[in-house]
Amino acid sequence: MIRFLTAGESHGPALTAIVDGLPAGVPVTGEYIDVQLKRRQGGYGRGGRMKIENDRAVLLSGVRGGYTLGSPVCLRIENRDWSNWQKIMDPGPGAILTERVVTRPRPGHADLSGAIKYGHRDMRNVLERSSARETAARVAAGTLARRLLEELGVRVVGMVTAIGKVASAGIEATPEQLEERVAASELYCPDPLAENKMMEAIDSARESGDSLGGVFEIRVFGLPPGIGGYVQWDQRLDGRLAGALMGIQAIKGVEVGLGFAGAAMPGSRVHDDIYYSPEMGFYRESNGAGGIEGGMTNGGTVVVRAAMKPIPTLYKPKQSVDIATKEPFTASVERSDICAVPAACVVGEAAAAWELARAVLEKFGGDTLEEIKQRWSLYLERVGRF
Ligand SMILES: Cc1cc2nc3c(=O)[nH]c(=O)nc-3n(C[C@H](O)[C@H](O)[C@H](O)COP(=O)(O)O)c2cc1C
Ligand SMILES: C=C(O[C@@H]1CC(C(=O)O)=C[C@@H](OP(=O)(O)O)[C@H]1O)C(=O)O
Repeated sequence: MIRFLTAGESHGPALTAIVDGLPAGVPVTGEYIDVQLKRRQGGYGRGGRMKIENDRAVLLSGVRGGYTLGSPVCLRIENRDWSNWQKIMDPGPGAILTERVVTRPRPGHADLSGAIKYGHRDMRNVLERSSARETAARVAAGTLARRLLEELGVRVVGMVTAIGKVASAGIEATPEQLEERVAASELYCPDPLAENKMMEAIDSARESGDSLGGVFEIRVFGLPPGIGGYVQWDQRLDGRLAGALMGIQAIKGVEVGLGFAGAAMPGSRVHDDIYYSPEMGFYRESNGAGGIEGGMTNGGTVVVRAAMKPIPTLYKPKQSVDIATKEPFTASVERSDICAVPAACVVGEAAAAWELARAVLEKFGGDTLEEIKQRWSLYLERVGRF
């Protein structure tokens, strides 16, 4: 069983993750994780904080000479902004608790409910942890899972498909082509025409003091049929992927395959006909199911989409009430992302990779990567003979 926890405040010294249960022998380096951390920091629409940070994963345990040992992997990502916040965020009794106090909750953020829940009068104690800064540690953990999947020939590719009202055209391409097109885009959108319009939409949101959400899509290539399960509710892969993606800050909806569009279509157009040839085995010519039927992979590309709400910290503030004075106010903002859908897409890749690796290890798990690879190939042979 693999599991992970993260710790760390947004303006504290560092973020930490402990990743437990990875098999021995997975090739991993800090540099490999850093590629994904850099992607998460990027994307058109990000705010001033990302100019300060330069996220790097420092591996502290569980890896030796570039390979996992089977022991827990602990890693640390420094917050460079810490140097500006040290006196206020100091864990010791010397911390200055009377400055930068937050008493004005932002609609759409965790501020008010978090303060009520924990009894905090300074909502900094909430926002420091509810902030999506935490997703840097989550991406690092998910990237370890991604590395494991890569060893089995499974690839996870994410792409932005909508920003506000601007949506991209559907793209049919190989994983390599998709990766290349996503990497060439400032918005991680493989459709250049839509990308330009999306950037214009972000510019105009910025000019009017507003923010934008959007949609990203994750495609997973190379999974055989039968990952996940139908016999208990908590084995169903669609539910597990939805949970992993909804667990990302600001994600408000997830769909698999045709998703909500399928609800408006007749069954004859939604379900994917089944064919057989001796060369290809069982196959489909469409993928309305998004690669998942009955809570299991069906051998097709897994396709999941997630909808992100607009960023709640607005330069054009919304109505709120100060928790100290109980007076209404309209807040002013120091800095914020205008749109973070591309960054969320990278987090989504990591979250999906994590959940898929968990399901793969449930079926093929062993203490070493070698054992897992052997079981994986045996199963592929069995699937081929079915
Ligand atoms: C990568 C990423 C960056 C974000 N950046 C900001 C930001 O700069 N300002 C902000 O108010 N919210 C930002 N958010 C959104 C908040 O974290 C989120 O809306 C908040 O935690 C409330 O949680 P909920 O939306 O899940 O209810 C970001 C989210 C993600 C995934
Ligand atoms: C720090 C990150 O994102 C942050 C997420 C975030 C929020 O409220 O979720 C608020 C902003 O933080 P700050 O107020 O320090 O500018 C973002 O920059 C990050 O993604 O690494």
